[in-house]
Amino acid sequence: MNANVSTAADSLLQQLGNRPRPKVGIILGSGLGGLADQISDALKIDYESIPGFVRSTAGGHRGQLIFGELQSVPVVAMAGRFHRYEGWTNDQAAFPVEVMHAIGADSLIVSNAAGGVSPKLAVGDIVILKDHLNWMGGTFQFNQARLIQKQGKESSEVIGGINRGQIYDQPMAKIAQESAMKAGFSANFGTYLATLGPTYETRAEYRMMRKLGADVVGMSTVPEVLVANALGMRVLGLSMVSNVADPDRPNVANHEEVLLAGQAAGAKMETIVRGVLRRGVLRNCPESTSRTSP
Ligand SMILES: O=P(O)(O)O[C@H]1O[C@H](CO)[C@@H](O)[C@H]1O
Ligand SMILES: Nc1nc2[nH]cnc2c(=O)[nH]1
Repeated sequence: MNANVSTAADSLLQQLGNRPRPKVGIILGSGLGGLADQISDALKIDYESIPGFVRSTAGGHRGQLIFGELQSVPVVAMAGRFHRYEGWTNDQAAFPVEVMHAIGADSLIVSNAAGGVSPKLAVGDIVILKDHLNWMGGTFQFNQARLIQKQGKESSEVIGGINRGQIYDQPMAKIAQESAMKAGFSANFGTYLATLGPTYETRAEYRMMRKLGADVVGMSTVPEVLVANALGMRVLGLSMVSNVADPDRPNVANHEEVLLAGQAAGAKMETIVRGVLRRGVLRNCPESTSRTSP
């Protein structure tokens, strides 16, 4: 384990005391921080007090790590994430995932607000990620340094090991979809295209993304899920459509609109997360051990 990760993990475990260690990490996207308030027996730790954590500077991102229980499951939630467009590297954006894993989390639920590229999508829809297109680029120190140390392999072997191709856990995705259906709304599978940001897309770019098979487009999530995958964590990705990215209907997205849409769709996101925690993540139900993508 990297020295920084163990330093941060030790610091958090000390503050946790005899509380149960978290089994599930949750990353809350723009406008989706409301779920953090549902965590019971909450212990809130500001990012600036955690060694190695950078700062959340994007609007609507609190900057707190919240420990507690949700659906009787010990969780740790990031209320506020780190984006590449804030100037952070892939490793800095994903550092909290390494720390969550180091203190016990074996599953990760990542949420984000995203533009709806597929014409079937409307504001407020939830898309359960089955795959992603990584347009962020950039390398991972995690790749070269840590995995090699950890596995003692040559870098050429390790680099391929980061993205095993099946990043998004199918059983968790199915339970997420069933939880939505039970609650009376639909949540379909889709592909997330990650851009560096912070600009939203032009009409031509939305059109191109649609042609390339993206269903939603955002500016986060991929660094976190790549590192979670490399650590063997099971990953559930949930996008909330905050704006319709319709190439033929010119309306320029803005962050305020994204935050408002997130708050409005927060109940749907909470329903899905609760359903997954209740049924799929920890009960080690047989179908939830296989790691195949939807
Ligand atoms: O991905 P999250 O953190 O939900 O935020 C999304 O919404 C913001 C744009 O309004 C960008 O930060 C984009 O990534
Ligand atoms: N790149 C990108 N990120 C978003 N996050 C929320 N909406 C959007 C969008 O339209 N484009």
